Amino acid sequence: MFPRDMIAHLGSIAASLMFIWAVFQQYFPYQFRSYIEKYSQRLVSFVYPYIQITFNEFTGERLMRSEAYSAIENYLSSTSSLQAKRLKADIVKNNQSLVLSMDDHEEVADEFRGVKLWWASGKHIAKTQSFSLYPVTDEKRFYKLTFHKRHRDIIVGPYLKHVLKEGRAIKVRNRQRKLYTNNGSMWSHVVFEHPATFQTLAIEPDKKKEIMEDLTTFSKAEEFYSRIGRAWKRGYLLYGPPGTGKSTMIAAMANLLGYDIYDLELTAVKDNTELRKLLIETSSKSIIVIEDIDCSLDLTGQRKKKNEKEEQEDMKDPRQKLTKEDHKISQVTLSGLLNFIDGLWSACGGERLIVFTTNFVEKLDPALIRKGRMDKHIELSYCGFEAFKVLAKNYQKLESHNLYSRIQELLAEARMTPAEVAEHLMPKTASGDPETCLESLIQALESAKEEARLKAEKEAEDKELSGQEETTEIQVLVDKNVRDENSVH
Ligand SMILES: Nc1ncnc2c1ncn2[C@@H]1O[C@H](COP(=O)(O)OP(=O)(O)OP(=O)(O)O)[C@@H](O)[C@H]1O
Repeated sequence: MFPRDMIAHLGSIAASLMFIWAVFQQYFPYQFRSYIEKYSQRLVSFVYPYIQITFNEFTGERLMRSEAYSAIENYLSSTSSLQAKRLKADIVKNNQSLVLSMDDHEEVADEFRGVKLWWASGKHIAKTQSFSLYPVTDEKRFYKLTFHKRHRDIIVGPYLKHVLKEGRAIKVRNRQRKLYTNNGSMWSHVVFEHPATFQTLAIEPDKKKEIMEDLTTFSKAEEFYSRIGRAWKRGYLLYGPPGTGKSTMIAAMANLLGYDIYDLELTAVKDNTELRKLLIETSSKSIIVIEDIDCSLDLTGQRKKKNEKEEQEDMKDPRQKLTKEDHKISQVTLSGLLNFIDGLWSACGGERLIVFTTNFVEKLDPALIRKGRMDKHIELSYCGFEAFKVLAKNYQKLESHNLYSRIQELLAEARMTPAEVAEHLMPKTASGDPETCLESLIQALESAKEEARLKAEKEAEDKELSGQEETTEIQVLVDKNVRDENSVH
């Protein structure tokens, strides 16, 4: 048959079918029609061995965007970019990366534990009822999953769980992360774009490895925490002198795990109720940070006494009362803070890290930092040789130098924070000669060493002097006692 005849033939078949369908719709009663449709579907499903699941973009009465749909969209992004012919592109992470997803009416195949299945994207278009010169169309997108019915258990169970988990993880990796700060009981945020990583962090390699392993183990331990019946959270206490990298480490932690940061300013929190409200509003996959915890809260309970005393003073002088009311004082207590760490709501819906930093660990109440609350205590200290090598590599791209041995000797004797060392390694000119920087560091280390020597000498002198004074005082007392005894006899 000629192609032209064939097309004509097909056309007449289609026309006859449409005619039959029109007659069927018009003359058959509604109940009879639905009866036929029902049984024809059963017949098709009996003959057709595949199962289809549809995931609509919007669900519920309020038509919220379905979490499953967006997880599937993310999950399919890599498969789609390899298989689909028509793709949609979206920009994420502050215009820095591109995410591809398949366009409407595309199909891609996937495989799970040897089972093959297919994902198709589609959309329903419905015209809105309201009259308008520019009719608005309502597009409802969906994904349709097709698989053989003998694989029902594996697909409905483990496969879909895997898709949702992977999809959510991709979403977390692609999202723009945020740095939240509280102004009173309200969080406000900016985009978090700190470049610190564990690679650029100058600490001893073993310590670095241990912390990174601890963090990644925690982030993957959802099942473990639920099995042992503990909230999925972990407390870190970072302590050490100023400029040793406590804040930098928090940024590196957030970058490693892809978490948001909630920088909690305790002094701006009015009371325990406000603290609880702030915490409930934090999201999963976040680090809640309280910097300089010793300065944020009077952990010895003296605050209450101080406030009472202040109130009495206010009564005496009403002018002072005005200024005190203007400047609100936080009433967050140690027990409030412990509730914050242990409370049921501290781990609502997902993982959280709680990080405290302090320059004076000895000032903290042991109850606050006991294991189980602050699970890991990390000391960040003065710059050692290994930490220096990381800084030299970061700042000057140096792997080694003949001045290194001198620097190693000096670092063992002089105390200098990584922040100070970094300052010397910072290129001062565009050409940035590394040798000049290293020499400047050596000079600074020599001065620091000399200062430390003089200080130690002075301390020893003072000690000796106070020792001598003590001996003289004791001698005077002994002489006096002897005199007294003699006078009695
Ligand atoms: N261990 C480190 N590794 C890399 N850079 C560091 C390190 N320590 C300090 N720095 C550098 O010094 C600067 C100050 O460090 P950072 O603010 O992290 O110190 P800190 O211990 O939090 O200080 P503070 O107690 O005063 O808040 C940072 O900008 C960082 O570049």
